[in-house]
Amino acid sequence: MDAIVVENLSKHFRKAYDKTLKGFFISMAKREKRYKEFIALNNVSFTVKKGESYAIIGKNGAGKSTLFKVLSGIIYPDAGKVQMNGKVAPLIELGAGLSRDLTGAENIRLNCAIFGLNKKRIEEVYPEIVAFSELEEFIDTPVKFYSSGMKARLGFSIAVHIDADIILIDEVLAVGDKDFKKKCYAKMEELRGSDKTLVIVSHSLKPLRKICDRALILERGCVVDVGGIDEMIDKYQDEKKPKKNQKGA
Ligand SMILES: Nc1ncnc2c1ncn2[C@@H]1O[C@H](COP(=O)(O)OP(=O)(O)OP(=O)(O)O)[C@@H](O)[C@H]1O
Repeated sequence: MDAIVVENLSKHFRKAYDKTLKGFFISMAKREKRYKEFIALNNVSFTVKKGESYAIIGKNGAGKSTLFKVLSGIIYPDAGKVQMNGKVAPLIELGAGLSRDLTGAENIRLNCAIFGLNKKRIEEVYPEIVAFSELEEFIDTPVKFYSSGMKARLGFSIAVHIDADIILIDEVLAVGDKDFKKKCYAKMEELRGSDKTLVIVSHSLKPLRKICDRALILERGCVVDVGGIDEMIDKYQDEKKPKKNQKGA
């Protein structure tokens, strides 16, 4: 069964040439367009099977975060179809989904409730979330006083404990400390063997080899290839290597 089905997805943005007031009046006077159309996702199609761990890899600006935002319903595509078969826990921006003025404890309970967990289930997972995040000391502190690493800890712990069917993780571990990252990677490896579906965006390719089954390479908004994780990482790394000058070689 497919957990995620994406068909012919496209998304464009408008990029302003000149955002200054002066630029605005000049382009008005010249009757010029003040923006150019930019295609962030171009006819993207792929499927992720239930229980699969799937990586999206690509250079900066390839469209990975835009794709995740569409998958989690934060932004709408211009064209195409997205089918998410199950409850989705998106961990796509540091601090997103956390209320700054609420404490860590309040945020855990609020997120669990929003996600549809009942009171009994919340009380069951609450200590697991706190223990995994290792934030016991700061759990009654408002999140606005958390460091980025602490927000990543809380966000990750909530996402993997709230009984989601599909977990989307976008590079949020980049800010975590080494030990916590290791622990998160181990947790994701554990999820690989479960019926949860994991989709992860990361520039740290080494851990992906252990965590993921398959990968999709995205380049300038287009799907370049989809295949087994090792094959795709090798291919991506090969393409990133500077090509030797053929002349005189
Ligand atoms: N709201 C927006 N308005 C205009 N352009 C945008 C917007 N969001 C993203 N873009 C552009 O779309 C392109 C893809 O961005 P995206 O953040 O999806 O890339 P990415 O692959 O996640 O990059 P990175 O690895 O650096 O995080 C970029 O050129 C970006 O500037």
